[in-house]
Amino acid sequence: MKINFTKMQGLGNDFVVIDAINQPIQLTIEQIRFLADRHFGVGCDQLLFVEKPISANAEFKYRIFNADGSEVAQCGNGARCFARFVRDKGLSNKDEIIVDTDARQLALRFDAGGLITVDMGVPALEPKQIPLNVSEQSKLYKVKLAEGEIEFAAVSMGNPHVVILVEDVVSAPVLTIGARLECHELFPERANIGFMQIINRRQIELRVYERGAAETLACGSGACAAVVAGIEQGLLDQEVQVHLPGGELTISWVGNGLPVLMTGAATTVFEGQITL
Ligand SMILES: N[C@H](CCC[C@H](N)C(=O)O)C(=O)O
Repeated sequence: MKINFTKMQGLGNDFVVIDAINQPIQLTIEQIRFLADRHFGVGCDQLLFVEKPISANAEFKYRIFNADGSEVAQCGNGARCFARFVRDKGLSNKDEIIVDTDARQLALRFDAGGLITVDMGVPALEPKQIPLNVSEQSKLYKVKLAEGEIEFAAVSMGNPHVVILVEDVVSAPVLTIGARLECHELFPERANIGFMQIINRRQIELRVYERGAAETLACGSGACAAVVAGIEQGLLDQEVQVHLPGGELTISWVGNGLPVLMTGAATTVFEGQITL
């Protein structure tokens, strides 16, 4: 089977994007892992599928698969690449695109300067919505690991995020603690693990060990979760510049019950075809 795909990236978080409307396909977990493999396949952090919508008011459905083959319900950097893809492929000519995902609807908007703003929906903080195996909701939780006790916040953006405050993201134990917490029993659906360094009330540095993909150069939903956690703890203002290893995002959230907005770039790298 020959598959046409587009390789894209948002702040170095990279994607294989497939138009599954004009090229209907079903891939096995093994085929997804092969496509994502950086040595034997194309290589990406996530695969994005463009499908027909479920809801009457949406233009598309957006499906996301991590490099390990797991299907998930949210991907912020991917959402911006999705918008760029459907616009460039002539699948949509709207300035605002509504897409269904497994978790929620997203609104994708093209900004004047070529950036894309995504309404990422309302963050969820209740343990059962994360999901997080604790009895009481709290702004901060504690977990004992071999490396010591870790204090963290937990936020869902439609996918589960842990946010750990660190003095310095460069020396933070991202690969060890990230890997340990990703699959910890506290998180029945695993979790994305963010390490946040606060520069000031309007700027943070962030590194994310992603569920199903290990550390990526950027995580859009992770940036949203980190800003929500920082605002909840009274440490950040409503609009924050998030500095990730792969680039910058602007995240804004005005408070409970309201959506998080994320603005950033999305770039097409190359078109390709692969035979499975
Ligand atoms: N690893 C994430 C999916 C991709 C999220 C990330 N690439 C983003 O930009 O939000 C998860 O399993 O929930």
